[in-house]
Amino acid sequence: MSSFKVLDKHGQEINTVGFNRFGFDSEVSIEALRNLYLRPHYVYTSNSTDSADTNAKDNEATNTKAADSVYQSRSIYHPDINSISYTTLSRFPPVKLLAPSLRKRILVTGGAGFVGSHLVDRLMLLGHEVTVLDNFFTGSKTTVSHWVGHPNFEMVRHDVVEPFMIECDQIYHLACPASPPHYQYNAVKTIKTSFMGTLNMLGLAKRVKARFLISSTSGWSNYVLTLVPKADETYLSRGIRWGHVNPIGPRACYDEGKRVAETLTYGFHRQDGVDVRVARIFNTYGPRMNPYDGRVVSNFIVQALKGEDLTVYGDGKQTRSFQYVHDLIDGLICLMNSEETRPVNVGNSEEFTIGEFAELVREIVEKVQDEDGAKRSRRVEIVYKPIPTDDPQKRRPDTTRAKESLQWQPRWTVRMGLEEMVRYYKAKMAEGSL
Ligand SMILES: O=c1ccn([C@@H]2O[C@H](COP(=O)(O)OP(=O)(O)O[C@H]3OC[C@@H](O)[C@H](O)[C@H]3O)[C@@H](O)[C@H]2O)c(=O)[nH]1
Repeated sequence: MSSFKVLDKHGQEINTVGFNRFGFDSEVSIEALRNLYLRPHYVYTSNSTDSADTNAKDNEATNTKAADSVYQSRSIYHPDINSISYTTLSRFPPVKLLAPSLRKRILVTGGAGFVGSHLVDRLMLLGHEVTVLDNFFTGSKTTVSHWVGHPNFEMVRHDVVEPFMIECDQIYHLACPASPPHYQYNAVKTIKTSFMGTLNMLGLAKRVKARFLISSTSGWSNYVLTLVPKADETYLSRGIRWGHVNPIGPRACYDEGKRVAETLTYGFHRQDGVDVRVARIFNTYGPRMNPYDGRVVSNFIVQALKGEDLTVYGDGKQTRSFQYVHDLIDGLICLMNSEETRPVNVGNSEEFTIGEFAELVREIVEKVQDEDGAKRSRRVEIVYKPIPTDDPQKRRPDTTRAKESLQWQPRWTVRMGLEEMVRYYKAKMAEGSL
C-alpha cells in the first residue's frame, strides 16, 4: 500500500479524521481507515490450478503475508481459471475498547454502499456495535466484508421498504440509490424507498426511542441556484423554489422522494417527539464509489486511468462543488451527536465548472502515473457529449449553519481527495478488479 502525505488547505498534515465533540469521540487515524479501503482485494495470485500446489500457496499466503494483510480473508486469485478462493479472516482490525456506557448500538441502512461503508468503518474502529441493513441493489458486500464475523458487527440483507425491528440507540438512514443512472433505472422503486423506507425507519426510531438521522439531498438547489448564489438551508421555506421544480422530470423520483422523506421526518418529530437529524448532502466522492455508477468523479478518473477521453456533458460550464467522503462522515457523526434538529448542508463550497474539473482530474491522474513511473501512450482528450435532461446548471452549498452549529467544515482539499481516489482505482485496476 502506498503511503502519502495529505495536507489541508493551510498546508497542515492530516493524520487523523474526526474529533471529540458533543460527547462523542469520532477520531481515528487515516492509516487505520486506509488499511481497510486501500488494501489489495487479492492477497495472493496463484498461477497454478493444481490443488496440492494451491493448498501449499494458501498456507504460504496465510503465514508469510499475514503481517501486512491481516485484515482480510486470504483470498487467492487464480488467473488461469479466472477464479478466486476465499478463506475466513484470521484477525480483525483492532477496535477501541469502549466502556458499555459509551458503546452505542447503531443501525446503518445502506451500510454496504459508498457512504455507508465509510461510516461503518469509522463506527466499528471507534468500538460501537454496528448493524448494516442493505438490499445490495447498489451496495456491495465486499465494502464491509472485512467486518463479517466480528462480535460488534452484523450484516442483514433487507429492503427498507419492508418494516424491520431491532433495538438500537442511533439510526443512520442512508439507504437509497444516489447516482442519477441508478436512481432513474427504477424510478418507482426509488421514490418507494424514500417514502416507505423512511416511514419504516422513523417508525422504528419512534418505537425504540432511537435518534434518527436521514441523508437528504442537495438536489433541490437544482431549481434555485439560478436565483441565489449559494444554497443555504432556508430557501425552501422562503419559497424561492416555488415554480421552479420539475416534478415530472427524470430526476424527480430522487429529489421529490427526499423531499417527502424530510416532510415525514419532521412529522414524526413534531407529532411523536422523535429525535431527528437531517443532513443535506452535496456531491461527495471517494474510494469505494462504484467506478461505473455514472457520476462525474468516478467517470473521469476511470476514463483517464484507462487512457480514454474524458466525457464532459454539455458545454462544461455547469458547476458543482465536491467534498471528500471523510469530511462527510465527520459531518454526519457530528450532526448525529449534536443538538441541531434543523436541516444542515454538508458539503464543500469550493466550486468548479465541470470543464475545469475534467482538467484537474486529468492533471492529477498524470501526476500519480508519473510518480509511479507508469507510461502513457497519449494525453487523454476532453470530449463533449449531450447534457442530460434537467441537469442542474449550478450547485454550491452555503455551509454557515454547519460551521456555526456543529463547528464543522471540510478539511480535505479536492486535490488531496482526488489523489487518494486515483490511487484507489489504480490499485483496483492493477489487480484486475476494475
Ligand atoms: O461523465 C460525466 C458524468 C457527469 N457529468 C456532469 O457532471 C455533473 C455532475 O454529475 P453527477 O452525476 O456526478 O452528479 P449530479 O450533481 O448530477 O447528481 C447528484 O446530485 C444530487 C445528489 O443527491 C446525487 O447523489 C448526485 O448524483 C453534471 O453536470 C453531469 O452532467 C459529466 O460532464 N460527465
